[in-house]
Amino acid sequence: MMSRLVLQVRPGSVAIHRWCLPSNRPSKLPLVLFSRSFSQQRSKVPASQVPKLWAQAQAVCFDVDCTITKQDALDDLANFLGKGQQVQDLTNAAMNGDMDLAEALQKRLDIMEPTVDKLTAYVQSNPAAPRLVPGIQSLIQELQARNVDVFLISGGFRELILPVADLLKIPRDHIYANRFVYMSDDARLDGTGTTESVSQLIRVTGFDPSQVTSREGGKPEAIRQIRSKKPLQTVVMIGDGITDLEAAEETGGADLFIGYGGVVARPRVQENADWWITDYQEILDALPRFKVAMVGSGAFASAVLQMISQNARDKAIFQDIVDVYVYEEDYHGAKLTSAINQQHENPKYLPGVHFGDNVVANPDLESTVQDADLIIFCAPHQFMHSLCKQIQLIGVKPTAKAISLTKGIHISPEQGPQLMSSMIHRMLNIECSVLMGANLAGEIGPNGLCEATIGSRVREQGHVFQELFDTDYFHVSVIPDIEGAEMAGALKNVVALAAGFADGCDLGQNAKAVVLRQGLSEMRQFAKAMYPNTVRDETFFESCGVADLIATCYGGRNHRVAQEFAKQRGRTSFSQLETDLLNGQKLQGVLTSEEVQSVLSSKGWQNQYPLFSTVNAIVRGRLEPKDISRFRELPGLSLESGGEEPSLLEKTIGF
Ligand SMILES: NC(=O)C1=CN([C@@H]2O[C@H](COP(=O)(O)OP(=O)(O)OC[C@H]3O[C@@H](n4cnc5c(N)ncnc54)[C@H](O)[C@@H]3O)[C@@H](O)[C@H]2O)C=CC1
Ligand SMILES: O=C(CO)COP(=O)(O)O
Repeated sequence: MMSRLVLQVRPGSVAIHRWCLPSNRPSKLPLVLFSRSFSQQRSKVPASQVPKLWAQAQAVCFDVDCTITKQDALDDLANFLGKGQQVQDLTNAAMNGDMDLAEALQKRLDIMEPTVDKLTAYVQSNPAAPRLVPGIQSLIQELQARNVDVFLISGGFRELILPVADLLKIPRDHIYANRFVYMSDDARLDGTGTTESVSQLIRVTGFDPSQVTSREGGKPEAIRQIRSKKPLQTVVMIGDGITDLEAAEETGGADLFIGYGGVVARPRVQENADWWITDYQEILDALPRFKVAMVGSGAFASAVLQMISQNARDKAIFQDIVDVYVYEEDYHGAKLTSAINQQHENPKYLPGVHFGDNVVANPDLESTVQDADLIIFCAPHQFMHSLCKQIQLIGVKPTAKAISLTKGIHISPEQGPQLMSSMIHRMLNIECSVLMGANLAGEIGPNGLCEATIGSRVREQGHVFQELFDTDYFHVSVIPDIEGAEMAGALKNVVALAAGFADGCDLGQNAKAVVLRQGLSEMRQFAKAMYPNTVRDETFFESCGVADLIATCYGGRNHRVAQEFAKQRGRTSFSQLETDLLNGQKLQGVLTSEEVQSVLSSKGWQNQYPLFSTVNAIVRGRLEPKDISRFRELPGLSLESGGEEPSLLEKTIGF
């Protein structure tokens, strides 16, 4: 126990094993009186650039003492030990730049020399929450919600900072701070009969000089280290002291320095700060708020507006108003957009489900998307190419980010098969994530339990969209496998047709389970064949995989229409059934079956996908719905013969 405490000293640091022997202390840096003249060295960031740099910060580094907490922790500890005034004078000398940092640090520790039990008592009697300065917690939460990395760079001590970092949910590897060096009283520890505990016999005698923050230039060095781990274009330093200002002084340091004078206002810091504040609300208000727009207003689009409108209103990261492009149509003698704006629900596609009055339906695509920062695509996939073409002409913000909720693939005569996310990326030149999952529109709401999966190549982007969709009744997780998630979302609609045929022909639950199992297997196989380098097996165990398959095969529109098709033995066409049963909502599975089959045919893979191929033969009228039970007989089934009619796909895209 004794030796473990002493061994908290990190490798490279100097451990002292006896106290009161000055010659054994860590070697001190030269005793130069350190008085910097920053006004001569530093050219400030032009005022016009300051808000822009703040808005685009990718990492924000905070000093801790008097910046995040109301007191300097060492001063506070000194007060606790009854040595307040002596220590405070040295702290001020260092913070004002009048004394070498390492020297001031050592002098303060020399005065205090706290034992471990005193240190522990101090930490326990000073919980983190009351020590925070006003507004800091909200500011850090808002930065984290925007996926800005938050770091602590402090000349204070790690042991005193950890409770604050934990409260603010700052990971421990984002802390750059000093470490104590402990020394045991060997004589008394070795002796017999002492009544003192070990923690009373081990005390702090110095600091670990290998920590960057223990020396001059340590803060810019910490920022250089942060940058070396992850490329960051804009790093901001916030603090109250000269050493914080110094962090923006050197090459590779911070790009912007915000001086905080809410606890102590140091004239030299104030004079040289790019932005001087005394209240965090000022920079909180200046954080960017994303403008959200949605393209699409059918059943699912209307369902997700419940979560989006709530989050846009509740979270400062988003602007309140959510603009929604509505494909205009007449609704009971009026325009659907007017009905939506009056009733705050979509009375045609999802009646009875209310969203916030901060949702504004707009029949004009241009004004809906042109200023948006976050664009949600949720239109049936057959309309997506033409919508993207229109948006391409309008143009979107180059910094806009998109997410596609659309389930389907697009077959382009030039580009071949494409996921919606790649089509959006290619046509609009913006990054596009996807949200897929077991999300039957009519069941989503505050009384439900629902999950979804965001696939995102860019982690930060995925998390911003997670903030937009996630609620206590709609749980969203983020994965990097965008292709796997999107492929699963599109392909399960084909399997849902097979499940509908099985139910329509009363094949029973065992047979339906066979269809689902085979379907899931072909979904994964096809996705991996198309995207061998990125699709992961585990994606199929997420909400976007097996869960969506189950929900759709039991309660979805594709299943319902296919079941009816089978009951009528294929005598009524899918398009007629869609019109009769779905009140304007659109099926995705039939067209997707055609799209998938065109890929299978072009690659000669039909027999490797017996369920997909059998579904397509039924869709085309070359087999009967009951033949779904014979999918194992492929390649014996004659799928390509008969049916001289052009396929739906041929009709749709003019092949
Ligand atoms: N409904 C659901 O439960 C779920 C649907 N999805 C997916 O979301 C996507 C959108 O589906 P929903 O929101 O349910 O739509 P929907 O099928 O309920 O509604 C059809 C929509 O298409 C629009 N529309 C009709 N003709 C158009 C045209 N020529 N151009 C542009 N838009 C036109 C209609 O105005 C309407 O908004 C689909 O890919 C679907 O697979 C995903 C999860 C659940
Ligand atoms: O995707 C869906 C559920 O997640 C809805 O499927 P349907 O389009 O078949 O209704």
